[in-house]
Amino acid sequence: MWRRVASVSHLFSHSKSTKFNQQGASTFKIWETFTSESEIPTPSKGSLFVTFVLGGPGSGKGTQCAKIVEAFGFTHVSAGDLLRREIASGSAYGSVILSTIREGKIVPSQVTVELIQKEMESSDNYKFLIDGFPRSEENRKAFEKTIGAEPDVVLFFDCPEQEMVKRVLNRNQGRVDDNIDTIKKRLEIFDELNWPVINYYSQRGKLHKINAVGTVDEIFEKVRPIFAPLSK
Ligand SMILES: Nc1ncnc2c1ncn2[C@@H]1O[C@H](COP(=O)(O)OP(=O)(O)O)[C@@H](O)[C@H]1O
Ligand SMILES: O=c1ccn([C@@H]2O[C@H](COP(=O)(O)OP(=O)(O)O)[C@@H](O)[C@H]2O)c(=O)[nH]1
Ligand SMILES: [Mg+2]
Repeated sequence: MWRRVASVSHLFSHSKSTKFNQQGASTFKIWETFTSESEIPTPSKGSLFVTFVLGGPGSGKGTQCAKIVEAFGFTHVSAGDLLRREIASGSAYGSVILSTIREGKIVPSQVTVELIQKEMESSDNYKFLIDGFPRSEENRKAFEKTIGAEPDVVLFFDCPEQEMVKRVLNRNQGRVDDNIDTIKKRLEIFDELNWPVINYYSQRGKLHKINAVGTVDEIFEKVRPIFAPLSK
């Protein structure tokens, strides 16, 4: 079990050498070329499987993650939720995290990666959805260095800005960053820092770009085939 080992990085480096992880990336590359499900072997249970979930604020990452969890049994690790939990817990980093989120900026990688690592270590699962991370190339490199792994799959929910702004302003979860001024800053930061990450995974053949306009169920029907080779 994950929590019984001293460090996740050990497991990641081990898992890198497993049959599944050597085949994982190419398996999903094949999916992009061929649409037949039979082309994809079912990955063996127990090998670590990491999915990064990217997209601008309000693109529907969290909403789709809940559907993926339900259908495919992933553990949902939302970087934003972990940071908000850290603020609520009264941690020493809390006030810095709060002001960073309020300004729509990105929390230092060291803080976020450590929270993600702890969350993964405390889970018995081997399938993880890392939601809203990495938000920058620096985030991406810090994850790789600390955890010692790359994602198997990267989802990118592609949504027009106008739609994202509308959704965020209607989100109604009492978040300090769901106001028009912070949203504008978040969109600027997304354009500047997240696109390089998206392009990086696109070049590596790991990116699955999903049009995020439509009903929640319509969008999930585009997500579902990506995970079809995974059993729950
Ligand atoms: N396909 C959709 N159509 C309309 N509203 C949506 C859709 N998906 C999510 N929402 C709503 O938009 C808001 C933002 O969704 P959320 O999943 O929190 O996005 P993100 O995590 O990318 O910021 C939420 O209020 C959610 O209920
Ligand atoms: O890896 C992360 C994830 C989130 N955040 C901060 O937390 C905010 C909210 O992130 P979340 O993913 O919850 O927002 P969403 O995109 O889902 O609206 C971001 O704007 C950032 O300020 C961050 O700094 N690093
Ligand atoms: Mg979210």
